Amino acid sequence: MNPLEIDRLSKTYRGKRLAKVAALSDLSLQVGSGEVFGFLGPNGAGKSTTIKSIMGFIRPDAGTVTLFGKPVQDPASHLRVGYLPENPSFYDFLSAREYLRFVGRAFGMDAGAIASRSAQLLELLDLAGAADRPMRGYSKGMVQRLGLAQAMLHDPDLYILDEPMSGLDPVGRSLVKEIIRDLKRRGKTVFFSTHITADVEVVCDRVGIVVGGRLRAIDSVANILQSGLEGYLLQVTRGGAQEELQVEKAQLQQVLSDLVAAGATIDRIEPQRKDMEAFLLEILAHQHDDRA
Ligand SMILES: Nc1ncnc2c1ncn2[C@@H]1O[C@H](COP(=O)(O)OP(=O)(O)OP(=O)(O)O)[C@@H](O)[C@H]1O
Repeated sequence: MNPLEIDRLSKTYRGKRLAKVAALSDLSLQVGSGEVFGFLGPNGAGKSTTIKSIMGFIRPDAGTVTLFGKPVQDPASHLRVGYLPENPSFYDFLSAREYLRFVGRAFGMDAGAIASRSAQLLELLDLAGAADRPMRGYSKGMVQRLGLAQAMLHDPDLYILDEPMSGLDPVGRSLVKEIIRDLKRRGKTVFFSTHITADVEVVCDRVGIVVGGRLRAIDSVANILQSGLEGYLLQVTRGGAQEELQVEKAQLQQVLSDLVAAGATIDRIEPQRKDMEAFLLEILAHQHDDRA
């Protein structure tokens, strides 16, 4: 049973003067147990609408979402889910510790478990020093980190994170990436939305690319990066001098054996590949071609 299954989801909003905005069209995907899945797309692609449908906050026009086999309309389907909203905002007269106590109670945790788990997460997310101050004095990054702490509090099996790295400085971003990697090591499943391609490259097993409410590509990150391999840059020493050679993908074996036969030393072989950003930009360019 997959932690998350989205089947043929469609959603249309009414925009200005009741004009229809097709936010999602026939979107399907599954996320397997223990997977880190990146939901990548530009602004307005439909990422938050998908996440709100997963959380049961909006009702799609068509399609279904199930969490661990249960439809999202069933409140019990969310018990094993940790959710981080886009731009979290909390009761700002509470302190972080008080807020976590409130969240823990909502999940039915006992007081001892809430206290020890809160202390551990406040430390992990670098909030221990501010834990007993009202949240109204928190920076954007602190609120975002508290958002992740509240999502982790009840140790859920599935994480639904809407732009978890947003509003964070480089230290915060790297902390959140490390936390996601650690969740994976512990067998948890993570689904997160982003428009930052580099974040997908470094933490995700698979990626789904959404543009204009449609899923345009879905594949493992390794496959995408491998298929983007264009050639190699070789650094060699020949006749006492170092030089760089550009080699096509199919020629590598031949060039290497010729170089070795000629007595050259191979100092470095660097794969040259299109990255995730190039892959996304190609999809976006095709999307514009389709519209033209
Ligand atoms: N409540 C709403 N009423 C009308 N249109 C909406 C509403 N919410 C979203 N939309 C539109 O639906 C489309 C998808 O929006 P959505 O917020 O899901 O995209 P997103 O990928 O999360 O974008 P971003 O990265 O900017 O947060 C956009 O065209 C958006 O303007």
